[in-house]
Amino acid sequence: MSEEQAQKAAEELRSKLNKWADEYYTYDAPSVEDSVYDQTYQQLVDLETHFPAIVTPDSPTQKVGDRTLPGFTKIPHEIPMLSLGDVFSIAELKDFADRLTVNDGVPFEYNCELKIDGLAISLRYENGVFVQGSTRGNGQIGEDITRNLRTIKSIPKRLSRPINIEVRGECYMPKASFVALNQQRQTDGDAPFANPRNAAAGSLRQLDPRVTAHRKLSTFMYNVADYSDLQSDTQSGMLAELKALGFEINPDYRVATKMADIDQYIAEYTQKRDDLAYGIDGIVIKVNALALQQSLGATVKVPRWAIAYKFPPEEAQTIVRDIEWT
Ligand SMILES: NC(=O)c1c(N)nc(OC2CCCC2)nc1O[C@@H]1CCC[C@@H]1O
Repeated sequence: MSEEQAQKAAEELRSKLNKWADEYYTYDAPSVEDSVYDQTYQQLVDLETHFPAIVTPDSPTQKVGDRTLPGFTKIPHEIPMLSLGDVFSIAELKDFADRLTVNDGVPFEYNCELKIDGLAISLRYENGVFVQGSTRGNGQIGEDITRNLRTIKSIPKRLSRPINIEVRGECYMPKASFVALNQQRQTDGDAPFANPRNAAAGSLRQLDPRVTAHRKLSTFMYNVADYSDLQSDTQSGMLAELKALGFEINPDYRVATKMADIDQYIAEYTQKRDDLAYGIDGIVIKVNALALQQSLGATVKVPRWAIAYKFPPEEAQTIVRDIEWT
C-alpha cells in the first residue's frame, strides 16, 4: 500500500470512528457494537504506525476525553439516567429472573415493554409546565435541547396536573418520516441517514430548532426520575398515570407473572416488529412493583430490576477486513 492509499484509508476510518463516537458519547445511540468500534480504531492505529506521515492532529487516535457537542449547554442529571443490561437469549433472560433475590417467596410480577430504538431524553416540569429537556449524554451529564424538544408535538407543554416531575423516555423518528426524510436528502444531495435512530439523533443535535421542527420526531415516555409525586406503585400503573398527565406512552406494554408470559410477549413482537410504525431493537422486562425496583436498586450504569432482551441484529455488521499490506 502506498502512503497516498494509506492516507485515503485512514480518512475513511476516521470519519467512521468520529460518527460512531458522536452517536455513542452524545446520543447513546451507537449504530455499531463496541467491538466493531474497537477493531476499526485499532486498524487506524496500525495504519498510522506504518505511515507516521499520515497522522492528523484531529485523528481519533490523537484526542481523548469528552465529546459532548459544542453549542449545547451541559445539564447534570441529579438522578442519573441509567442504561440497560442486555441479554440475547431466553435462557439468559431466565438467568436474570432467577438471579433476582426471591421476594419473600412471592413470585415477581414483571412489566414487558417494547424497546424503542431512539435516544433517551429527560423532560422536567415545574407546576405542570415544561421547563427543560435534555439528552441522556453519558448518564450523568446531558445536553440542554429544550428548544428542539419544544417543537415536538407529542411532548406536552403543560400537564393535566400542576406537579413537579422529571420524566424520561425515548425520542424516535417513525419509519415513514425516516423514509421521507432520506428521499428529501437524496433530492437535496445530502447523505442519507443510516437508520431512524441516527436520524432522530441528528435531528435533535440541530442548533436551529426550526430544522428539528420539520423532522417529525415523536416520543414514548417510560420512567420518572423520582416516583414521589406519583400515585401508582407499579411500573404498569406509572405508564397509565404518565398517559393521564398528557405524555405519549407506548400502548403495547403487558404485565407478566411468569416466564411463559414473557416468552409469549417476545415471540409476538418478534413477529410484529416489521409492521410497527417505529423501530424497536428488543424488549425491556422490568420488575413491576416500584418498591421492589427501589429495593433492588442499580449498579453505576444499569438497574438490577430491568433487562433488555435484544433481537438478533438484522444484518451482521460488516467489519472492515484487514487492510492488504503491500
Ligand atoms: N428504549 C426503551 O424503550 C426503554 C424502555 N422502554 N425502558 C427503559 O427503562 C429505563 C429506566 C431505567 C433504566 C432503563 N429504558 C429504555 O431505553 C434505555 C434508556 C437508555 C438506554 C436505553 O435506550
